[in-house]
Order: sequence, then C-alpha cells, then structure tokens
Amino acid sequence: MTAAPEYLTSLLASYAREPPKTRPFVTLTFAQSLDGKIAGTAGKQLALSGHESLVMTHWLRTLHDAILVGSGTALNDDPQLNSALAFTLAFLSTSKRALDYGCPQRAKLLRNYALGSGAGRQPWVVSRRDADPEWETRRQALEKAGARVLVLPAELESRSSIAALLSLLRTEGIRSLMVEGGAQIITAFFGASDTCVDTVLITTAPVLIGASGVSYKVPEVRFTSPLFFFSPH
Ligand SMILES: NC(=O)C1=CN([C@@H]2O[C@H](COP(=O)(O)OP(=O)(O)OC[C@H]3O[C@@H](n4cnc5c(N)ncnc54)[C@H](O)[C@@H]3O)[C@@H](O)[C@H]2O)C=CC1
Ligand SMILES: Nc1nc(O)c(N)c(N[C@@H]2O[C@H](COP(=O)(O)O)[C@@H](O)[C@H]2O)n1
Repeated sequence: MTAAPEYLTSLLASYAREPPKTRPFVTLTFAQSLDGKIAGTAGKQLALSGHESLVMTHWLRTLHDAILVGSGTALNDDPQLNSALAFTLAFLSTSKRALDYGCPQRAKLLRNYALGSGAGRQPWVVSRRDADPEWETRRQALEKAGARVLVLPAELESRSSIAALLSLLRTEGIRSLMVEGGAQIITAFFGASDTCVDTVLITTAPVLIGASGVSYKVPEVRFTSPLFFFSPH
C-alpha cells in the first residue's frame, strides 16, 4: 500500500488545521487484551496486535510528526518505532532513568539513527533537570550517543508534566504527536488536568492476560470525542 488508508486520513483530517497554541494534536493509541492489559507479567512485551493492526500502527506513525513513549517502555521494549519512514522519538522522564537509554545494548533508536540515510530520526529525550551531578553526566553521555536531550524550561515547571511536555514539543515545531504508552504514560494522558487528547485508538486483542499483567488507569474521563476501537486481530 502506498497511501495511508482512508479510514485513518479521515479520522485525522482535522490535524491538517493549525494545532492549538499550547500543544500538538495528540493521538493516544495502544493495544490491549480483553481484560485491559497492555503487557504481561513484569512488563513482558506482548504481541497483542495482529497483522492488520500493526499495519495501522505503522501508518499512524507516518501520519504524525513525533511518537512518544515513556522511558519505561523505551528501556523495557527497546522499540524501533519505525515503518516505511523514520521517526522522531520523544520520551518523558522526571528521573535519571530515561537517561539510561544511552546504554548501547538497548538503544535501537540510536543505532538506527547512527546508520544514517534515513534509517531513523534523531531520538529526543525529554527530562526535567535534576540537581544531582550524575544527571548532567548522563545527559552528556546520551547526547554523545546521538540523542537530543530537551530539558523542560523552568517557566513550564508550574504546569502539569504532560502540559509542560506538550507545550515544549509544540514550541519545537511538533504539530501532531502519537502517544503509544506505556501504562504510566497512558494513565497520565487520560488523567491530565487539561484536555490534551484529540483521538483515542485502541486495538483490542481477543485474549485474556490475567491479573499479573500491566494495566493503565483512567483517573478521569475529560474528553467527549468518540473512541475508536480496532478489533480485527
Ligand atoms: N500494548 C501496547 O500497545 C503497549 C505496551 N507497552 C508496555 O508498557 C510497559 C511500560 O509501561 P510503564 O512501565 O508504565 O512505563 P512508561 O512507558 O509509561 O514510562 C514510565 C515513565 O514515564 C515517565 N512518566 C510517566 N508519567 C509521567 C508524568 N505524568 N509526568 C512525567 N513523567 C511521566 C516517568 O519517567 C516514568 O518512569 C511495557 O511493558 C511495554 O511493553 C508500552 C507501549 C504500548
Ligand atoms: N500497536 C501495538 N501493538 C502491540 O501488540 C504492541 N505490543 C505495541 N507496542 C508498542 O510498539 C512498540 C514496539 O515497536 P517496534 O516494533 O519496535 O517498532 C513498543 O515499544 C510499544 O510502544 N503496539
């Protein structure tokens, strides 16, 4: 297929307009089991999406300016976040943990970027500044490994971390953001005090994972747009 499917382009048609001033358009999308689990015991990455759903996810990746995953997902899954095109990654962290991403054994995004010729875009890591000198050491190491580290500016500190992140990304020219997870990030976007999600697209796989699987929470439902479920497995 050489063009994005019509059901996705029509779903995201409004993203051609000017985004809000304080944030990009945001699509929250992930795959879950019937009992609402997005990963297995101890975060084991699961192939919940079938072929059709993966094709959809890869098209979605091409239809957004950037993809966000939490540092937990970046470290646990070591994702590529690619498809036919290459992508920017931004991920959010309030701790030094995200900066561990520079570890070469688990940094496919950095390796793809280093290959050049469009194999992958430069990963961005978003972090709050930490007073610990170790933070600066790790930031420098991550930048040396090829990432761009964005530090949340002090003037955004009073806002919720999601609002501050989105504002920063918008300032950096990101007009549309695809948020893939994981559990904490999904929970944070569902619970953000300002409405900040335009589209929710959930793949449901016809499996049960059980209580030890990883799940997200929906602290508050703050949006009125319809949800889109992608069920064919
Ligand atoms: N089925 C699916 O579609 C997907 C499943 N996953 C799964 O999710 C699991 C990882 O999820 P988690 O461990 O919850 O990690 P996560 O990917 O949600 O990242 C957690 C980190 O994000 C940052 N963060 C989260 N909320 C924040 C907030 N409000 N403000 C600032 N920073 C914040 C913090 O650094 C935190 O440590 C993995 O097992 C992965 O396989 C991940 C993505 C998609
Ligand atoms: N759409 C979807 N379906 C699943 O079943 C999944 N487990 C995920 N996970 C997300 O995709 C990332 C892996 O991407 P690559 O294949 O490495 O490009 C993973 O980190 C999650 O964000 N998504």
